Amino acid sequence: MTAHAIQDTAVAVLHTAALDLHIEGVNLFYGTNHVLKNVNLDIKPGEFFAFLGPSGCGKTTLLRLIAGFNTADTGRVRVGGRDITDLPPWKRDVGLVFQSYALWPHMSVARNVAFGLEERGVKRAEIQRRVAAALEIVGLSHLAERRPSQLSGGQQQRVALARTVVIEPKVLLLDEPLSNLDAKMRVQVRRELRDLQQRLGLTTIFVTHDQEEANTVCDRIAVMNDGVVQQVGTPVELYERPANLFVATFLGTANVLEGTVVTSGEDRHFESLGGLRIAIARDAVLPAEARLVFRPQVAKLSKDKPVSASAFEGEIMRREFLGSIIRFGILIAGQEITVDEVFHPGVVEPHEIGNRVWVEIPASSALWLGPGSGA
Ligand SMILES: Nc1ncnc2c1ncn2[C@@H]1O[C@H](COP(=O)(O)OP(=O)(O)OP(=O)(O)O)[C@@H](O)[C@H]1O
Repeated sequence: MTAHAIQDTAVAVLHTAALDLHIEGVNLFYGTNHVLKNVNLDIKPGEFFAFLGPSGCGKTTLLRLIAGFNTADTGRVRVGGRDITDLPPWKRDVGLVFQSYALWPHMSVARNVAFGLEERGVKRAEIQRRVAAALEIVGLSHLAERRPSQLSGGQQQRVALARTVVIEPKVLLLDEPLSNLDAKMRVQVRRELRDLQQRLGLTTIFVTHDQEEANTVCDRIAVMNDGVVQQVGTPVELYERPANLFVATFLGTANVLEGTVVTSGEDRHFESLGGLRIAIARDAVLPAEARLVFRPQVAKLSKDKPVSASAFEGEIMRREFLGSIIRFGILIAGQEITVDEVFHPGVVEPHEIGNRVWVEIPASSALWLGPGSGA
């Protein structure tokens, strides 16, 4: 049998379900601090969903609220049509994997995984069957007798996961599960997580402040800031059509030019505060006070002046080698514009710090956001 076939047999031992999860009108205060502000989310059955946002935006508070460790001042939480708002944590059938893993140091891996089942009074033979299956799923059967201190960080993380899935939760909640791992391990473990989630088919919520992690692992993301869900979408939707400036700048790098849309006779253009004039289509529906937002890869860099009327001369202030791309910071009309160029190995890169260059800003690939579109 292949490794995947063995794991599929193990998955069949654990009873998992794919349920929808709804959060409706949730507000939560810590004293006078309004931490969650009218949160509404519809998470689909079997979806891998992320809460993404900067430190302190309320991600963990919302996750713990679903688990039953926090109480909302208003609002409801429903899983598979069942209202769990008023249930204590142990009656919710929700599995929470903590950032710290919280493994018992004096117990073997197998005992750590069995612990929750023993607490629930599950019969011995059933415990053995389910622990064996859970360890098989996370690929740790051969380390069942080790202590947590004898495992790598990635292995400890897998024990924490096995310990949670063994109780057959209806929803899996992961609180920054990769933050204790080094960069290389994080990439490997996040792939394993995605694979495991797909096999189990469990509705899963992943809390992270790392957009790359959310983008690579999750089906959809709720971007949060200051207790407010800013936007919900797939990684590509959020990147291509951010609802506001916060989402545009939190997911990837974005250049933002503030300015005004000017129409005079046949001519219509955007004039930035720094004085850059960019031609725009006459029929484009835009607010008078606008923000032009564009990604570093849509701007074009050249040594010589291009024919485009939306090209501007500036000086290279910054040059960062990022592997597949080189990222330039170019000072134009008092503002640094970020431009990415693909790095071609073996080809001499023509642009150096201090050089004068031209940057073409294609208005057709830019996003337009209104003045009240978030900080
Ligand atoms: N037990 C508590 N009592 C009072 N305030 C709290 C408590 N827990 C969290 N907070 C506050 O609530 C806000 C949200 O915290 P939360 O931990 O949910 O943020 P987070 O987005 O998960 O941040 P991080 O990524 O740093 O974990 C913060 O301002 C935090 O200081």
